[in-house]
Amino acid sequence: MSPHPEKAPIEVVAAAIVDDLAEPSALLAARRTEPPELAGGWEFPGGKVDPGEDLATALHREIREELGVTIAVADRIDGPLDDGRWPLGTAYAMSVFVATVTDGVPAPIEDHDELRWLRLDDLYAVRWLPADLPIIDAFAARFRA
Ligand SMILES: Nc1nc2c([nH]c(=O)n2[C@H]2C[C@H](O)[C@@H](COP(=O)(O)OP(=O)(O)OP(=O)(O)O)O2)c(=O)[nH]1
Repeated sequence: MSPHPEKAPIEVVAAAIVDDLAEPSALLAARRTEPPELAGGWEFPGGKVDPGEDLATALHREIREELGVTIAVADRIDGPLDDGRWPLGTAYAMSVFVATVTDGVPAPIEDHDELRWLRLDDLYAVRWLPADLPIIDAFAARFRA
């Protein structure tokens, strides 16, 4: 065994919520309130996967807690790590799924102080967390064509 085995990253799951799965015209961005070094940055709503929890369960739970809505989850936006995850620095790895709201109206209930629907031709209008920019690039390449 290596004397310095790499620590497994903390698993995060998030939703790229679009207005319409078949013909998306807007993406929901959320502005973080914490911690201070990330506050004010925009992100995909979501959060850490609890021990023993599967990704889908974690995603539905986080979106219900944070935005107060139910979602239908579609496919993943593939990143460069195992299982299509995206690196968030070295400590976290995030799975991002395209989703849409099936019940309720999203509100910034927990962890965010503002939500914004970004039109697909205006995806860079907010200051995304730095690790999210390549994900937005992949999202844009897929949906703006
Ligand atoms: N949810 C989310 N987290 C992101 C994104 N981009 C990014 O760098 N992160 C970082 C911020 C955090 O350090 C980490 C995710 O943790 P989190 O704070 O959202 O998780 P959580 O809701 O379970 O938080 P907590 O209960 O532990 O406070 O990933 C993103 O688009 N969405």
